[in-house]
Amino acid sequence: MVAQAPSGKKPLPDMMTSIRIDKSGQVEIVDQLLLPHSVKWIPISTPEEAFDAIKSMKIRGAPAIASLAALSLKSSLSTEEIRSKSEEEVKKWILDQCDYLQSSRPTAVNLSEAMNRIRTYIKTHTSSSSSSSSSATSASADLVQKVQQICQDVHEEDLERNMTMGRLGAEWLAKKSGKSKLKVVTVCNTGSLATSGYGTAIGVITALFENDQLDTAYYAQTTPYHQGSRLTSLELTTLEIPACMICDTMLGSLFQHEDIDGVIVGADRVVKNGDTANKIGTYQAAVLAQRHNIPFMVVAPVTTIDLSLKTGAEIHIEQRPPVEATQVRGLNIETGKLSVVRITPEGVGEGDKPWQRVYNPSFDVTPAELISCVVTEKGVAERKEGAKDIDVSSIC
Ligand SMILES: CSC[C@@H](O)[C@@H](O)C(=O)COP(=O)(O)O
Repeated sequence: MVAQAPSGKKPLPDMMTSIRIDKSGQVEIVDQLLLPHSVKWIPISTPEEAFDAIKSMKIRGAPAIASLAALSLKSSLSTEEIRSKSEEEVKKWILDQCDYLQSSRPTAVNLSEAMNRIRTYIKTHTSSSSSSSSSATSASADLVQKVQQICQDVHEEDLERNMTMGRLGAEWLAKKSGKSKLKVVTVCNTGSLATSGYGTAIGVITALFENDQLDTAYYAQTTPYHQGSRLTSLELTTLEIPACMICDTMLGSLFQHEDIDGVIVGADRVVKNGDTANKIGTYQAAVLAQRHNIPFMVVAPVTTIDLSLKTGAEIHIEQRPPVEATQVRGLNIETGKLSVVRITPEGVGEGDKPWQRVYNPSFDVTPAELISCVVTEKGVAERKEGAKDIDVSSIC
C-alpha cells in the first residue's frame, strides 16, 4: 500500500494510501477501522459499497471520501446495465447516485463539491435524445465517458495540490517563527490516509521535515475515533517524522511548557468569512493557541471552501452514534486479537434514561477570529490584525 513519496531535500519512505486501483480498474480501500493493527483491503465496485464504507468510516477524511464516491460512480458506469440505458435514463441514474452518495456524510463539503461537478456537467450536457436509437446510444457513451473522466480527475488532482499547499504552508510558518527548527501541533488525521496523498496539515508538516525545518510534530489522540493515535501515528511513524503523541486534554499543558511555533489543522468546510469546520477538538485547540499567542493555520484545498455559506453557524455538523464514544476498538495484547471494549457503565449511549445520554458531534466550528491564516493550493489568506474575518475568496 504505497504511493510514491514526492521528492524533496530529505527523501521520504513510501507513504501509506487509503485507495488503490489495480490494472483492471478495480478500486480498493484499506479498512481504516482496523488500522493500525491490521491492513485489510476491501473492493469497492458500487455506490452502495462506497456509501457504506464512508458512513461507517472505513474511509474518512474530506478529500478521500470525495475520491471514493467519485471512483465508485466511475466503476458503476462501466457496467452493461448502464450501457443499455438511454441517455436520459443514464442522466437520471447518475443524478440519483450523486444525491445518494452525498447523503453519506454531511459536513465535508469536498463530497458535495465533487457531486456538484458531475451534476453541472449532466445538466449542461446537450442531449441528443431526439436522434435515432443507435446515435442516442453513442451519445450516452460520450456522456458516460466524460462523467468517468470527471470522477477520475476528482481523485487524481488531490495529490499535486496537497504538495503545493505543503510548500506554501511550510514557507509561511517558517517565516512567521523565524526559527530554523519548528515545533508544531496537529489534530485529527490529515495525511495520505485522509487524502489521495501527501495530506493537508500533515503535508505542511511533511514539507517542514523534508526541508529539515521540523523539530517535533505533536499530534492529539483525537478521541473518540482516535484519528490521531491510530492513523496520524501510523503515517508519521511510516515517514519516520519526529513526532510525539499527546492526549487531547494535554494541549494546554503542552502550550505552557513547550515553545510551540504553530498549530496546523485540516478542514472539512471553510465558509465565506473564514469560519472553519474541522474534527471535534479543533476549536479548543484554537482557543488555547490564541491564549498562548501561537499561530493557528488551516490547510485545505479550494474544494473545501464553501462560499455559499456566510458564517460557520450555517454549517451542518454531523452527529455520530453514541457507541463510537462509549466503545474503543484496539488490539487485545493478551490474545493478540482485535477487539471492541465498552469503557462506560452498561447502557450509557444505548439506554433511554436521562443519565444515559452521550453528546458526540463529529466536528466543531472554529471562528475565523481565532485563525491566523488559511492555506489553499492558490495561496495563503492571512487574517489582518484585529479583523474578525478572513477573506478566503482571494485563494479560491
Ligand atoms: C485532509 S483531511 C481534513 C479533515 O477532513 C480532517 O481534519 C477531519 O476532520 C476528518 O474527519 P473524519 O471524521 O475522520 O472524516
